[in-house]
Amino acid sequence: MPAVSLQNVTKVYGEDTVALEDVTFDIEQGEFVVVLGPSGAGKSTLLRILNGLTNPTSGTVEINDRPVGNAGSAVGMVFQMHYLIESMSAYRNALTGALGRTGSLASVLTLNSKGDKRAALEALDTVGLLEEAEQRASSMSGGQKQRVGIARALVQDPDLLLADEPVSSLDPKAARDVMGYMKRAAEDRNLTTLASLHQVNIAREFGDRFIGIRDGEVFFDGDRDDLSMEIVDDLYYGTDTEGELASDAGEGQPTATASTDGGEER
Ligand SMILES: Nc1ncnc2c1ncn2[C@@H]1O[C@H](COP(=O)(O)OP(=O)(O)OP(=O)(O)O)[C@@H](O)[C@H]1O
Repeated sequence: MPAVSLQNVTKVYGEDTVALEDVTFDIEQGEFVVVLGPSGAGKSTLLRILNGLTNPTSGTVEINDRPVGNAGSAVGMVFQMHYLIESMSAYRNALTGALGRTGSLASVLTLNSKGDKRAALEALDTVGLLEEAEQRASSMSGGQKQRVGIARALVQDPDLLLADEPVSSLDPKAARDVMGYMKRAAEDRNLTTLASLHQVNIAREFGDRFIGIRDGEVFFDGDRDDLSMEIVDDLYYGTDTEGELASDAGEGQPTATASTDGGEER
């Protein structure tokens, strides 16, 4: 059975904004999938559907054979902005990943089980921050904060790890660092991972499989060898449809943009 299965998923916002249209794919256990596509293609919507924040208008989404949102299937999330509690240590922040199990912030601060505490330390070790466990988040670099964000997601012991543009706000070196730790964490734990990225060169370096979304549809699904620069140009610049911006193709990498800030269902 696949770890993740989407069948004919369509998402329409409001009357007629089709964010995803008839999206179908499976992800096997332990696959590290990168989602690529231009701004507004539907990447964030796809991730929001996978973590249960948004319901598809039609179609089915299953994680380990269970509908998304069903008790028992945990989805860990790494955000573009890390959303750490700045005044707390890396360790305390990682421990908040256990919230889903313990129920309240108070219990995280006082009553965590030994298992949760061990999980937080192990997760910090996985992202190379065990020595910094007691350091306040506010005094950490952007890359370190993002690694704490990954540790926090790992503490959830998720069936699926989702990362929504996790390195968009980092410089290329820090971005590679963070992606390296995320990849290693996924490999160590055989954790199925789906990350949306804007930086194609970084995506190529770390992804095992690439799903390109354009205009809400799956435009490409394949491995590194299949992901030619021509396909990347078509994906971002649409050379094979309307032809707009076709002459710009190849002049540079698509760059990071802020996520579409849809207020609904967040
Ligand atoms: N909450 C919402 N309400 C209405 N329309 C929305 C909402 N969220 C997204 N959309 C629309 O759905 C489409 C897909 O948006 P989405 O944010 O999923 O794209 P994206 O590929 O993640 O873009 P970006 O790379 O800029 O974050 C866009 O047309 C967007 O305007």
